[in-house]
Amino acid sequence: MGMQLVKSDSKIDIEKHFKITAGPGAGKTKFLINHLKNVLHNSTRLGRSRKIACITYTNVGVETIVQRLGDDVDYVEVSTIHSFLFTHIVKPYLHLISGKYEINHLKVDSPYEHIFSNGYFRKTDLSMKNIQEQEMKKIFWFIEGDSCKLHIRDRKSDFHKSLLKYKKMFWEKGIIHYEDVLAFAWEILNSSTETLRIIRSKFPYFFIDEFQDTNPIQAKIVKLIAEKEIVVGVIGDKAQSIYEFQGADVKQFDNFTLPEMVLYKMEDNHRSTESIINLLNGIRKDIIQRSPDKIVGNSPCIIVGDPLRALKYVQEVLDNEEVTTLSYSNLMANSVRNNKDYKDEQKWMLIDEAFVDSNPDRRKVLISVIKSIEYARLNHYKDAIKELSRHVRLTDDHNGQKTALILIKMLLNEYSDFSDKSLWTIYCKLNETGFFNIPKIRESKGDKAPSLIEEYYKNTIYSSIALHVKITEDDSLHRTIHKAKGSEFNNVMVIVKGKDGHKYNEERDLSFLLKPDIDGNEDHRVNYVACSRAKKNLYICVPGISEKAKNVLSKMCLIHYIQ
Ligand SMILES: Nc1ncnc2c1ncn2[C@@H]1O[C@H](COP(=O)(O)OP(=O)(O)OP(=O)(O)O)[C@@H](O)[C@H]1O
Repeated sequence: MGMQLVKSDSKIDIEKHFKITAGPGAGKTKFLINHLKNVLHNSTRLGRSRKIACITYTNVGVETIVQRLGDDVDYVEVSTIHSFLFTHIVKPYLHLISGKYEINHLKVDSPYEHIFSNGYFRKTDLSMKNIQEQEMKKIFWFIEGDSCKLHIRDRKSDFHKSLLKYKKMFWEKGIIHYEDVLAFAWEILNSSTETLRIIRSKFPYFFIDEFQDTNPIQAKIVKLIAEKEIVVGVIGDKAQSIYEFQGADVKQFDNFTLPEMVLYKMEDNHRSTESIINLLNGIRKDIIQRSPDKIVGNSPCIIVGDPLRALKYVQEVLDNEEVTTLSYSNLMANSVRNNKDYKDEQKWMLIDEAFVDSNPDRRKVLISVIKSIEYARLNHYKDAIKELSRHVRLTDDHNGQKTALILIKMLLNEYSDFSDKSLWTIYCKLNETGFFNIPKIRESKGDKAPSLIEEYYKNTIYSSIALHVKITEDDSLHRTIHKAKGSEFNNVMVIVKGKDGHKYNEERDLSFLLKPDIDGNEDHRVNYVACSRAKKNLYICVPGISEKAKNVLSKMCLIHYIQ
């Protein structure tokens, strides 16, 4: 059956599986809210303990849907996939598989991000098998037959047994990682029909937004649950599939099917002006969007020059209206937010990797303090307090949280005293507070050469290390494209630079405009997502431009040089 055209306020059959394909700004989220309300008001299968499961990709997405549902939220379980699977399957039923995986299930409280452990790695034979430490970031699960196996992305050989040994050392301590949640949920559902029955009876409807970024295991879980009794609806846009590195597969959205599933398509773009939609239509060919509201606006503009100066220029042109910058890399986003330059050759690393100190106790404290300060600067106080309270001496009745808050406020007040100075300044400051147990660095005296660690602390500038703090729920004005998913802004400047550690290369880095390949190139999709966030004004900042590119691009945008 072909695709039926729908709009964001259309009503569809609530008892049939469906898949909706639509481009950016089509009103997918709006449709989802309307559809949830439609099901809530017309279904006879819901009740206090029988809710709709509504899964979206990020916590920001969850908040948006919760807010827009208003009082109806009581009958909808809105959550991210990890949170849903953890709460309803993994946490209550982990004991069913804890023997097989040697998980200390009583100690498991919530899933964590995988932080590489050198100690555990060394206890395995992985290094003997020529696995590099950096590759451990690329561990993923895949389903083989009825069970899940661990794998390393881009490696063909089977390392499952060794990887399992590495992982078990975490599980024994009750630490399970986000990627484990999907695999464990699959194993539980697959081995326990009773659990499947309970999930089906608790959630007769299962809707998933941003389905293009679904992990293959998640898609298998959905298919398994959908075998009977429940109705599944998925919504997505394959051109916005930008999580390949987390296991999402762009083909998966196209290939996902269920018996008698109805296919719908939305062709409008309610978000952007006609000139921005024209640029977007030039990048993708599978859906040609139109502006039903015929919103007129300025032409998109390529700005050639340095990002910080380009931002200043755009702010002036727009009479100091708010301008959001979107960057591919965390490093660029952090640099713009902190008004700092950075060189293309610099590579993104998490602070846990970038901070060099052979003393693990001192290292832990310093990393937490820097993370905490940077979170607090963006008003993420909960995360900041959680990070710092682990290390302060327990002088209050609130697990150190009260003391942590006082210290955070003090450090924020004094930020300008240490942010452009060496790590030595903040190290001394922390020692002076008397709230931390930081192993001392012996300072060299007279002609004696300083130790390597003293040199590191005295020669490394705080702000250069702080750029490596990853802001998990970044809702700031200057963020990465991945963190802008699902959002929209009046004025957007997309910063195009050389990708992670490489110099800018026009043929590669601007090919999303010059020679777009939306199906085959994830970088093109990432930049497409960035451009499609703009409502009124779109700027694309590049370090330079060739005559050839200028000729191609001047048909769709203005070109402006920053002096
Ligand atoms: N029928 C409509 N009439 C007017 N405005 C609409 C309509 N539908 C959606 N919008 C508006 O268009 C914008 C985009 O809608 P929405 O966020 O639902 O799109 P989306 O398809 O989820 O986008 P994306 O995939 O790009 O994140 C929002 O500002 C929304 O309020």
